[in-house]
Amino acid sequence: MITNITGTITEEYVRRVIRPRPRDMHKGDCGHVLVIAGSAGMTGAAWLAAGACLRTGSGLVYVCTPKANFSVIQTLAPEAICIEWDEALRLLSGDNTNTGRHFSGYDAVAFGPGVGTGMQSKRRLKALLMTYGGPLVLDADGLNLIAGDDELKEMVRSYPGEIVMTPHAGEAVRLLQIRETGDWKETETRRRMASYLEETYGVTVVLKGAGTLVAGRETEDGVPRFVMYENTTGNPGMAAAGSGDVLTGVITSLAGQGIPVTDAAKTGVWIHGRAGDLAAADLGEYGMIAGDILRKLPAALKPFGER
Ligand SMILES: NC(=O)C1=CN([C@@H]2O[C@H](COP(=O)(O)OP(=O)(O)OC[C@H]3O[C@@H](n4cnc5c(N)ncnc54)[C@H](OP(=O)(O)O)[C@@H]3O)[C@@H](O)[C@H]2O)[C@@H](O)CC1
Ligand SMILES: Nc1ncnc2c1ncn2[C@@H]1O[C@H](COP(=O)(O)OP(=O)(O)O)[C@@H](O)[C@H]1O
Ligand SMILES: [Mg+2]
Repeated sequence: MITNITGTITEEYVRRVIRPRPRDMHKGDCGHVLVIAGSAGMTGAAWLAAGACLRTGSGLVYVCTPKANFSVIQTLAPEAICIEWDEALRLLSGDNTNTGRHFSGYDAVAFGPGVGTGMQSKRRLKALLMTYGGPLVLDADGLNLIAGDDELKEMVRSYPGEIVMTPHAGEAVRLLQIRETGDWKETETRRRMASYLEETYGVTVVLKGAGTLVAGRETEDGVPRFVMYENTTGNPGMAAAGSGDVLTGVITSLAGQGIPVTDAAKTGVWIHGRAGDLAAADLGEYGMIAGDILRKLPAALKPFGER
């Protein structure tokens, strides 16, 4: 197992990935994404993830969440389209007969924030992995479901498309099925966990926390090689409920805009941390909340869109 750091994620790198938009761009060019998130009492997770997709530049954002959450999400983010699971699945399988519009499929899908770990969520995750083959971001309860189900583990390993997993240390411990002892904040331990997760699941791994790590594969001279980068943005004010749900939306949006998932993950964590730093500069590390990180995404992204 390799635990060497390939490098840090820098502003110069982000500038190479996020380019000023072509003048003739239209919303079909910048990604149609689906966010499967939220449950009764967890509307916020769906709003934060979907709102982050909108604020990162997605052309069209669908939120699949229970109907009881629709009015809150439509009030906080009326730009998003709320749908229930049956419709999301129909669109995933390419059936657009009931949409009343041309729909060519999702460019990226997120699954997990606040969905719960019951049988219904498990069935939906299995259906998603079987039906969709595009870029997929798995977070929170999506990861908890995988940790507890061997069939899901195998489905992730054999998924035909690209996957990003975004565990915090607690979720990483569950995914690796290690005993919950040890100092999960220790640098070498975190590097080992990120590397082992990448190797075990064959996905891009975002191990969140202070100095978020991104482990994945990059192709050099036609040969894929293991890489691991450490993020340089972010602050302890981000240790607040829902901060990770915002990150899920940012990475999903970037992947939906055609950025390969390891680059979407690296760029996403940098932008998310930068938005957190801007929120802390305005409000301080104690008072800032996840919604403030979401609201600072435009300012974090603005310099990269300027011609
Ligand atoms: N408003 C909404 O709708 C919101 C909805 N949300 C949704 O709620 C769901 C549950 O998500 P969650 O992350 O709160 O619960 P969970 O995975 O049990 O994590 C806690 C456990 O993990 C551990 N642990 C955590 N971080 C760690 C670290 N860095 N380093 C080390 N350990 C760490 C921690 O251990 P402890 O420190 O307590 O011993 C504890 O055992 C999820 O679907 C999410 O999307 C939330 O986003 C909130 C806002
Ligand atoms: N001390 C810290 N320094 C930098 N970033 C942090 C710190 N604590 C938390 N974060 C960031 O905040 C986010 C928390 O995500 P997560 O634990 O999934 O929260 P939630 O599930 O409540 O949304 C991650 O992106 C993590 O990197
Ligand atoms: Mg989380």
